[in-house]
Amino acid sequence: MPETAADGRKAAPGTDHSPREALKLLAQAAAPERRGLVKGLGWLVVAAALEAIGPILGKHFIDVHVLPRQFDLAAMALLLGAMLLSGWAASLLRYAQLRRMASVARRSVLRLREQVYAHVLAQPMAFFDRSISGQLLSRITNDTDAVNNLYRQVLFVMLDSSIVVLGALAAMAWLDWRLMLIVVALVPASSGIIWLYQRASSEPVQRARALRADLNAQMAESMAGMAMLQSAGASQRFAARYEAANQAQLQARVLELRANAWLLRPALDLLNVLLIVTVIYGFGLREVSGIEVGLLYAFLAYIARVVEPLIQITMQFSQLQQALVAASRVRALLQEPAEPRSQRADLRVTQGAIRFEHLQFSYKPGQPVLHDLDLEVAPGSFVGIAGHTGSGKSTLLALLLRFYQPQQGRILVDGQALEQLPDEAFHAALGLVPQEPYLIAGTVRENIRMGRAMSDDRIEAAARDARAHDFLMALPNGYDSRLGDGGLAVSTGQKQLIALARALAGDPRILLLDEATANIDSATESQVGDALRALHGRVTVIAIAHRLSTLRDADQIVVLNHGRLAERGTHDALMRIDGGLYQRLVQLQALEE
Ligand SMILES: Nc1ncnc2c1ncn2[C@@H]1O[C@H](COP(=O)(O)OP(=O)(O)OP(=O)(O)O)[C@@H](O)[C@H]1O
Repeated sequence: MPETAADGRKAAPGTDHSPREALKLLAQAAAPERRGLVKGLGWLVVAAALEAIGPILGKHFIDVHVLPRQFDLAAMALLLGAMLLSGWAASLLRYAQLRRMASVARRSVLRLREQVYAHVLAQPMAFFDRSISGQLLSRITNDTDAVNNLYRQVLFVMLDSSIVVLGALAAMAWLDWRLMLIVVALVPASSGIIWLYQRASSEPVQRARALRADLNAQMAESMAGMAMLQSAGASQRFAARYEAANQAQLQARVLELRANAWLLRPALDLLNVLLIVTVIYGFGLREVSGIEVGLLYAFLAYIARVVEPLIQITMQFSQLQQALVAASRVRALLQEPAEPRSQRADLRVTQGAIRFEHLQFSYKPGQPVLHDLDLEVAPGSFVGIAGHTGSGKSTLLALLLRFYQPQQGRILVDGQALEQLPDEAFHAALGLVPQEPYLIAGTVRENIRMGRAMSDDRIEAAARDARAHDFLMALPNGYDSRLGDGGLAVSTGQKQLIALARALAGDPRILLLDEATANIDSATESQVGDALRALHGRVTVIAIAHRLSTLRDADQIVVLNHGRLAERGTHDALMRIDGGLYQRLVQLQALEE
């Protein structure tokens, strides 16, 4: 079988930055609110029509009453009143609709962010191997924020402005279509201006954006590696590097704003003047008798209604492009295939028997990490895994945890294919104490419970089993002490005991320990050993340990060497293999100690 990516599935689709992708994302996120949007758009059209009526009424006022000196007060008051009313009504209507659209956008982005986060959580581990966590974070927070911008741009600026322009053009056509055509003919000049502006501003815009991402990445990197950074005395160097990037970003922003101020605004104002001059000139060409000041007034009023929205659209152009790119990135992320869910809801783990059959796995094609591995683990037994660094021990657990799919061979649990177990049954059956225990910001109790439905008694029993109870009771607030970010700091060994309690609280059939005793003292280690012995016969335990004393009681110890099964047997049996790998590992450790 040809080797593919580590998860055995096709690589992620390339990021397609086409605006179509971005618009699809918008449509998708706003789909539940389609009715509200359509209604809003309908009312925006009405508002534009009301707004377009104003200059027509004004024209009537001038041409029928003011110029011929026909001072019919009642009719004039009616006209003025209608002008004011239509203006007010248009403004109120637009305001209400834009507010409606803003809340549609807010809700859509909220939904989108939840969807993206849930989708990321459902990704196979191979996805996280090839993703940079800072970038992922930025997809979920910054890019979805940018999508909010996109809604604003598309809904408010583009749609609203286009509706206003169309309304003004329609009114002009109704008044005099030839003059309207003159105006329309000049509108492409604005495209030229946009083009010029883009050329001048796109480089600084891109640079500012890249530098901002760089600033975020620098920040995340230094937070994660703070201990290293301070111990290496690199704080000042990092601060200087950050300052340099910050300054460069500011300069790029200034350039962008300058292009805006020096090029875009004056050019659009010039266009405005050009339009007015052309229309006045167009009046001269008309074969009409008498002065039509009202018509001229109406046209000038409409030109403002055409040019202003165009200015709005162009001013937002660079932001629009950024938002489009962000949205298409979010969409690409959403298109990453999620971990497939099993359809076999009937499967359960009852015994905890495990069989690895001809297991072959590589993270990268052509670099196998596990070779044709066969192993049988009896239910309720204790299996230790030993081997030098990089021999594939954690990888074996990762496959059992379904983080990755083997390229060849299979894993059976109680005779059932591992990948076919439904998620709930799989998670209920497996407990893991990872190499680097992870605490959530919350109380000890919450850390052990991890959102599962279980009583306080159960939590305490699990903590006792994990030999964590005594030190937890010694904390200022016992089980209610806060841990994690902003809470109490506990040692790595104590974290491991909490992680063990967390795993045991779920009452698993299979317990996986990845260097769970690496950071605890010998006294506690022997207590944890007692805890593991107590599980014997009930829970299948697979433990990776560099500290081989942890494995002394194991029913069998599996020694891996460069991803191959090198030796297998009890501690005593393995110690009897003269010059054997396990024997050497034990001797080396004895020497170290
Ligand atoms: N996520 C990954 N992506 C690519 N290669 C990986 C990944 N994780 C591990 N490897 C590689 O696979 C090999 C086996 O690593 P693994 O972590 O399974 O070894 P280990 O025996 O658990 O080592 P240690 O005792 O140091 O924890 C190593 O060569 C390692 O570089």
